[in-house]
Parts: sequence; structure tokens; C-alpha cells
Amino acid sequence: MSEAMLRLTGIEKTYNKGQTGEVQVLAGADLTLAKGEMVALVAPSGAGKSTLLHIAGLLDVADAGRVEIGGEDMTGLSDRRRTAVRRQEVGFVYQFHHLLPEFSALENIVLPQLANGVARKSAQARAQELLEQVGVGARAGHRPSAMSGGEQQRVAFCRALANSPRVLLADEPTGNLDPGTSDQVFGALTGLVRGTGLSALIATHNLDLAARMDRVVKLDQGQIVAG
Ligand SMILES: Nc1ncnc2c1ncn2[C@@H]1O[C@H](COP(=O)(O)OP(=O)(O)OP(=O)(O)O)[C@@H](O)[C@H]1O
Repeated sequence: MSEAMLRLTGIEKTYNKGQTGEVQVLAGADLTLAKGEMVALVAPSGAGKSTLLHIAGLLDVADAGRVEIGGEDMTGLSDRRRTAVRRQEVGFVYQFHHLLPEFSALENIVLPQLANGVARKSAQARAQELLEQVGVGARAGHRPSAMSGGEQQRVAFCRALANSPRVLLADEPTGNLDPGTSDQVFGALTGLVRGTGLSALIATHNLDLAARMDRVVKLDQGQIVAG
């Protein structure tokens, strides 16, 4: 069997909703992503996709179950180590780009590398290379406000990949774009990921885009089932 890059086992999560009581969102979710595998996660709104992505990306902690990244068990790590692993091994993309408005596209991709100890020159070279790969190299000096929604999202992909993570988690990455742009931007994301060995879990409502992934899974009653 191929090497597992992200493995979720028996993930449980219950939220306390105050007066309306508790709601169990994840009830023993199991999912394994092989190295280099791209998997689409589809589910109705409110089914728990964001919750699962946050737990997989070490932004939130499950009530029960285990998260392994690159074969390392993340359960019970200190906050400091979790943050370090997250910064190094996990890339996130959201529906909204969340780029820093006062910085250029290039700087938005340079900054996370500097935070990881990369020298500015190499960080700039990598940022420019990533921007070229997604077709916005000529926009490197532009601030996000001077770019289209599709361009902003391409830059956000580059930023997520800046530190060469092993796992990419994307939460409706094209949810804000019109269908044509969405298709092209999704293609750019796929192009960036393919060939790098990066494993990607991509939540989407778009079934056409989901069908372009290696595999589709669904969240059904808090568990992962084949799509
Ligand atoms: N911090 C929280 N406190 C209480 N309930 C929460 C919290 N976060 C999420 N929930 C609830 O958990 C359920 C799952 O939420 P989640 O955001 O994971 O779903 P989702 O599948 O990503 O939805 P969408 O597609 O609309 O983004 C929802 O019913 C939501 O209201």
C-alpha cells in the first residue's frame, strides 16, 4: 500500500450549542490520504467539513480520535510543537483569500517563508516561481485589491504552498468565484499540487470539480463514506 500522508482515525467532535444542547458533528470519521493523492470532500452545508479540515490541520482538537501527518501521531503534542508542525507541514486555503492587503502578491508569499527561517532572496525566488506556475507572475508587485478574485485566489494557493507543506487543506477554495473562473482557478490549483507529492483534501460543493480529483468522499452523519 502507498505511503499515508494524512491519516484520521475515529475523529469525534461535539459542540455545545448552549440552550439547544449538544450537537455531535463528527462521530468516528476515518480518512487516509496517500502521498500525492487529491481527495474531494463533499457534504451538505453544516455537515462538518470545516470542522474536519480544522482538526486535520491542527487548528482545532478532536474530542476523540487520532491525527497522523507523515506518520507522526499529533495526539497529545504540546501547543508549541503543534504550531510548529502546522506551519511546516500544512497549507490552508479558504473561500476568501485572506491575503494581507497592504503587501504585494509576492510579499504575501515571502512572509510565511521568512517566518520559517528562509532567507529573503530564496523566499522571493520561490514566490516568483510559484506565481509564474499559476499564471500570475506579471502581477507579483500588485496588491490584492488590484487583482481579480481569481487572481487573488491563485496567490492564496501560492502562499499556502510557500513552505512546501506535505498536506494541503482547502475549504471551498473556488466558492466565491463564477463558474468559468472557478474552473480555471481549480485547474491552477491542481497544476500546482500535481507532481509535488503533496496530499490535498478539498472541500467543495462543485461536483464537476470534485470529479476531477483522484477520489471523492462524503461526510454522512459524522462519518466519512465513499462518494
Ligand atoms: N464553534 C462552534 N460552536 C458551536 N457549533 C458549531 C461551532 N462550529 C461549528 N458548529 C456547528 O457544527 C456544525 C458543522 O459546522 P461546519 O462549519 O463544520 O460545517 P460545514 O460542513 O463546513 O458547513 P458549510 O458548508 O456551511 O461551511 C454546524 O451545525 C455548525 O453550526
